[in-house]
Amino acid sequence: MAKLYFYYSSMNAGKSTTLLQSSFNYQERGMATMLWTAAVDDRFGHGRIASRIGLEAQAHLFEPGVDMLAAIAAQHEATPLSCVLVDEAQFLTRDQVWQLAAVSDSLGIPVLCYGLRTDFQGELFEGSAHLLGLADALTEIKTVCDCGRKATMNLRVDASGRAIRQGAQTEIGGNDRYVALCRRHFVEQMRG
Ligand SMILES: Nc1ncnc2c1ncn2[C@@H]1O[C@H](COP(=O)(O)OP(=O)(O)O)[C@@H](O)[C@H]1O
Ligand SMILES: Cc1cn([C@H]2C[C@H](O)[C@@H](COP(=O)(O)O)O2)c(=O)[nH]c1=O
Ligand SMILES: [Zn+2]
Repeated sequence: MAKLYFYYSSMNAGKSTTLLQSSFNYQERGMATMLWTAAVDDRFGHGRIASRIGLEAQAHLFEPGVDMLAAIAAQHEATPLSCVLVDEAQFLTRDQVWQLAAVSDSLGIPVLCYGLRTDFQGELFEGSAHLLGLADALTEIKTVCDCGRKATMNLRVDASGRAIRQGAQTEIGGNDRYVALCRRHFVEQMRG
């Protein structure tokens, strides 16, 4: 039975790297994959997934309103797919997470989603909340805080490295805007 997987972590833990490696493993065996990333996250060019260790790939773009089940079904008709891989899965809508569940249940294609669990205020993203609820398998990808503990939180910072406590949930950026921290150090920074 094909499953829906959610690999979650804080930023810079290696989600994109793991996704690209998994896709490569399928393709090496002559099996087709379909990659997706969020249209809103254009740090590496529209529709590109990039990792810190230099791997890169082109991906289809999702945004609210995109029917991912229909798009994947159409692609599967043309070229049978062995796996669907979704980066920046925190930006999926609730409907899209249900569509991806249907891709695994009705089309029989495994779906591997990679994303943040929580935002800069420690709140779940819409996509992550529904993946945590629906996925068949949940796997944490781990990275470390400066103190050596597991970094589970994402602190948003300004140009001087000071914590930003209020703002919109979506704010695209990398090391210039976010630092992955353990919960203890995240709370310290948020209290000021
Ligand atoms: N060419 C590059 N040089 C430096 N950093 C990069 C480059 N490409 C991507 N990155 C960084 O690597 C991150 C993605 O890599 P990855 O290690 O898989 O972590 P994540 O868990 O954030 O996906 C990007 O968010 C970006 O910060
Ligand atoms: C914590 C947080 C992150 N984001 C954005 C910032 C990045 O563009 C992505 C995550 O990238 P990753 O390195 O591939 O994990 O999400 C955001 O919009 N709001 C937040 O609170
Ligand atoms: Zn710490």
